[in-house]
Amino acid sequence: MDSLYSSSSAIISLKSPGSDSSSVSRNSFTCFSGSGHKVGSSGVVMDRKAKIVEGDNGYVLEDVPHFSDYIPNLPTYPNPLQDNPAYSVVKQYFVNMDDTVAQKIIGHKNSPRGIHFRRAGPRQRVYFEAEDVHACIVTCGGLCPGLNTVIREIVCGLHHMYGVKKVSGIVGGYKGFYSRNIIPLTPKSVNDIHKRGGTILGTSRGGHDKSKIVDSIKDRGINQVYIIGGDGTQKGASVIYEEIKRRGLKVVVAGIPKTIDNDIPVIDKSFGFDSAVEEAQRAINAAHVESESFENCIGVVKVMGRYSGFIAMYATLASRDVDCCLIPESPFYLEGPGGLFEYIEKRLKENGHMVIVIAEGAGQELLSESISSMDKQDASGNKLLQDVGLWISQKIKDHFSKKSKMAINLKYIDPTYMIRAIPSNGSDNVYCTLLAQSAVHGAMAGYTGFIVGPVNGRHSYIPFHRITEEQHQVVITDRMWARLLSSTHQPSFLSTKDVIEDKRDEEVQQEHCSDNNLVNKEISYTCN
Ligand SMILES: Nc1ncnc2c1ncn2[C@@H]1O[C@H](COP(=O)(O)OP(=O)(O)OP(=O)(O)O)[C@@H](O)[C@H]1O
Ligand SMILES: O=P(O)(O)OC[C@H]1O[C@](O)(CO)[C@@H](O)[C@@H]1O
Ligand SMILES: [Mg+2]
Repeated sequence: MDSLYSSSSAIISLKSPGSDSSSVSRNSFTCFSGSGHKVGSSGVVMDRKAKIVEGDNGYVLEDVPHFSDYIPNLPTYPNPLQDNPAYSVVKQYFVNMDDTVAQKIIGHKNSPRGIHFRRAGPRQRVYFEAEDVHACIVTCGGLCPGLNTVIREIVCGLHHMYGVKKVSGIVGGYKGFYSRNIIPLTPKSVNDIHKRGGTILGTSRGGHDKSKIVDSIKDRGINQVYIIGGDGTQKGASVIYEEIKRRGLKVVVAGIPKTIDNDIPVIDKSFGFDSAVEEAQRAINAAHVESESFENCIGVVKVMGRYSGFIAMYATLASRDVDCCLIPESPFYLEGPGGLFEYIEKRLKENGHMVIVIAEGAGQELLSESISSMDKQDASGNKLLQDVGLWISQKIKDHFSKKSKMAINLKYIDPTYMIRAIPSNGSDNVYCTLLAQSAVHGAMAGYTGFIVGPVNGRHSYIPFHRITEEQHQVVITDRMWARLLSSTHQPSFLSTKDVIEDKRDEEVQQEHCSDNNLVNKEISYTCN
């Protein structure tokens, strides 16, 4: 606990309200004071999405909403943690109101201080009395190791730290708000759920009906909503927050980002990711053992990663048995010089076996060339992908049986749901606890419309729009991908493909030129 909330170089204090910070208007419609809670003074500017505080030397705080932004004169209460014997030993347990966390911690002498987020943690004063709180928890989207741990720690955190007794579970995702009965959650009922995979509440895709959900929240007297889910879920949470604010309700909406794909931006890493990478090792090991045992054998492992190949990349880096890792961010091609088939042939000749790890979203453009595109979506509107693992396995088999004289063996392993359905490992459990507790502290302090997550190791409150507007992806020009390329020795595909494409473009242009010269010599092209 100490390290979570203790000060560090990445945490910087805001200038006090009404200080000389410059006030910049970006589509602004409401101004708040430097503390972010009082309407009317300069220093903080809120546009339709962002609540921005600007300070000296390029300091920017991307703040999160607070009840007092839209409900005036709310009473506050001393934080009951001040009397909690477990926490009384902690020096400076309460977070300074103005502590913020820097998004970028590498700077230069003259570089601006840049974007900051509000530091998560317990505040001296809270906006709820324990007996008035009715909290609820919902899980949406796909499964992820650690969901149950987050549920457990929200229930226990509310109960043990703030004395909150009334916590309900929403069953089956967003649609559960209006189509199912809620279930009571107590420290006793959630006591050992962290040892189980999945979510005890159930989950779903689709079914986000803003009005019905907010009606249900209001009718049930719920005033803290904890929403655990991925990018789609947090978009839905943001819509719920806006509707709650429009209706002027004193209801917190707090998001806990969940994605096994690790595709949420801004935060360091999403929970369950480490567990998933660890579990993926088991499949890769199996592929390695199989491939080593047969002549010219290729082990192919497909892992999750719709748009981001983090699981594939980290599992590959961790394993050291992988010869080729294919991810959505790095286009590849099969035939010709520098292509995958050429590399496989070379590797088999050198080593007699090889392991390929492929993320489910890799090579989708190649698949749609050879299989007519289904263009189907799931209930949330996510594109349903074709099975790249089966496709690539078939392509490799076809190539070696028809075009190459080399006889090969191929073992295809698809551990997709096995990786996702496990309980979280030890380090993810601790991480889930910190996420849950940070969310509880933020809610009790009256912050709303935020997601919680570590930024450079410090837990922070981040506005929804920062994580719903972009996607975290592997940057193939970064060092991590270079490390992978140097560990697998696979081709980078990119450069050769570019060369081929450039060549093709040149040829087309040449053809174009000569055709036109023949047909109509009056039209002049630049043919270099
Ligand atoms: N733009 C949106 N507005 C409102 N609700 C949304 C939006 N996008 C998704 N949702 C809702 O959020 C829930 C979860 O979305 P989705 O199925 O895309 O999973 P996710 O949260 O992105 O998690 P995963 O990482 O498993 O994909 C669904 O109930 C869906 O209806
Ligand atoms: O089969 P489901 O449950 O829709 O989930 C599959 C999707 O979930 C994810 O793991 C994201 O949670 C994606 O990688 C994957 O495409
Ligand atoms: Mg998603």
